[in-house]
Amino acid sequence: MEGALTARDRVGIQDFVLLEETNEAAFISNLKKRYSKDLIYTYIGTLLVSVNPYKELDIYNKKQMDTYMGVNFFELPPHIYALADNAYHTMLTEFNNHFILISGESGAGKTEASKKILQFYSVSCPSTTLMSTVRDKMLMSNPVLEAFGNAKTLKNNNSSRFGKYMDIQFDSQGDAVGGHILNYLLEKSRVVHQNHGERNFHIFYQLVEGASDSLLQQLGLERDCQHYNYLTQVCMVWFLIFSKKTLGFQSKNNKNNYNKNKTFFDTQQRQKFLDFPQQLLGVDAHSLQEELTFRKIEAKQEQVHTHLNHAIYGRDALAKAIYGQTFTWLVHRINDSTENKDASKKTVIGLLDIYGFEVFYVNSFEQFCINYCNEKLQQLFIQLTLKAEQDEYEAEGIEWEPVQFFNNKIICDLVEEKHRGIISLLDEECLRPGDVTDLTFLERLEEKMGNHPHFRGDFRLLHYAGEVTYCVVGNNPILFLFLISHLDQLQVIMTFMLYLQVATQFKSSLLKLTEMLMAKQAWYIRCLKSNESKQPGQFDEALIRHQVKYLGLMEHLRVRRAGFAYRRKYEDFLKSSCCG
Ligand SMILES: Nc1ncnc2c1ncn2[C@@H]1O[C@H](COP(=O)(O)OP(=O)(O)OP(=O)(O)O)[C@@H](O)[C@H]1O
Repeated sequence: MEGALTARDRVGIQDFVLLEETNEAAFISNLKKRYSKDLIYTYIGTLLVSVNPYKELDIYNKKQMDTYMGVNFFELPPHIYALADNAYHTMLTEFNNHFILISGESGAGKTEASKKILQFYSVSCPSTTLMSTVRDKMLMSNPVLEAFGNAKTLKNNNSSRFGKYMDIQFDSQGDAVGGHILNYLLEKSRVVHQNHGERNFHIFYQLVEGASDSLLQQLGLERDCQHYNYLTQVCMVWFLIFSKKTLGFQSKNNKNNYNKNKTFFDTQQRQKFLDFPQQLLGVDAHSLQEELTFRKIEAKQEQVHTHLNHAIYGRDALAKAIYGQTFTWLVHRINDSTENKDASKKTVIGLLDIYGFEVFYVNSFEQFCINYCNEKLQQLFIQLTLKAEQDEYEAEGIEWEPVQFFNNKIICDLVEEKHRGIISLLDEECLRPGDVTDLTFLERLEEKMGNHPHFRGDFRLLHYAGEVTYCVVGNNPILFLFLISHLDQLQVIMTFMLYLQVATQFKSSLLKLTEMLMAKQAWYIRCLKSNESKQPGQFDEALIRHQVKYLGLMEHLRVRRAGFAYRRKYEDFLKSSCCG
């Protein structure tokens, strides 16, 4: 197959394992050399390194797909299709489950990579009419999910603001027969607030720009984003656009459904805005108005005007809740239409495309969860590659010079350890009687974590990928001062309970995810961001070096070079040798 290589393909070294020198400078120089010729893929053994080209490359066409189908991994120049094809064929021969872990920071190219893989399977797997329908649905679900779950951030014009794990189900013939999506932690706060230079979820702008006049009229919307606070931070109505069926808001007087969600309308706009809930959510306008602008003092059976800030807070809470439910509903609908209910045994290839590590000027509770998730995935990578392989050599008494690596378990523990980690501390603080504020939480953090090498004062964490300061005082979620100063006691407790639930639920859903992944055979794509300004042809060496470092690529290379080139699980080897 050497003959299939063009002169261009020969630029640099295609597999870092074959580099003569294994220092960082040689590694980066090889990446740069290849990147300058639009060769964005390079291997470290079977791990694929991908550098974002920020331009369309003619390497994803049908001809390329055909070239890579059924060909041995190392026979052709590195490509994402080679990895996808190998995972698929290994699954078929070993009849086991696989997953492809796509990681990298925000804007590095993870979502694009997962789309390329899906497209490859949609062309390369055998198909019948029924299968094609399932496949079409899976492919078509992507733009819909992106519309509702992606947004422009400073780092990426199309950033995934939720985590997605998609299982593609195959039958024993290798036909793609179904799919299932698990979604994680949608960044709901974006619905009501965006950092400077960022936008709300795409769907809002798409609707205003693209909906027919009659649909806009039906929804009571105008074709101008400037009219909407949640898109421009001036006025609001957005959250009312979804149908009551979607949202699960039902009867007129079912106060429980929206009891704790209050909204504020100024006098002139009030009636206009209150018509929308009536029309779209099926809630009575008057009751909603009461709920939004009055509160009852239970002891005295009095009604008093809600403070403006309470009402705004309630309005935003309602908007976030509605959007969150809509998104969950959407994922369920997609799953209903793509899931294969036939009970015969299937194997799966899972694609994990989860938000990348991020640092913003203001980092909220959601960034905390996102970065914690990235820590967990890095830990999984370390466990499955650097640690497991070295442990195995040691256990089997194979001569081996240990490769040192930074094990981020210490950071995962800092966040999640039972009774001692930050999440436990948050839980405790939420449940503690007495005055609980941002400051008490910060004090507790400093008291308990002050000496930890990855904790700095003021809720600054030294993550594996960099230092992040989380906002505890201001208008973001873990905000105890904000809550105390603006909400009554009951709401404070309710909101604490909410964060308590979110953090703890997120922790357990990540635990489930990692357990699920550990039970599958892993393939890795490490995406690197080539520059901060999203420009084609720019290779920012310092930025790349930083990513190479924190992703542990040099350590992975050292283990790959020193370790056995071909490694297989004993059981799989036995199965294929005896029964093959
Ligand atoms: N293989 C590629 N070919 C061409 N352009 C690409 C490729 N990969 C990424 N890009 C460009 O980079 C942008 C960001 O990529 P992508 O959305 O996949 O990043 P991400 O890692 O998923 O980020 P986030 O974590 O914020 O969701 C894309 O919108 C696209 O313009």
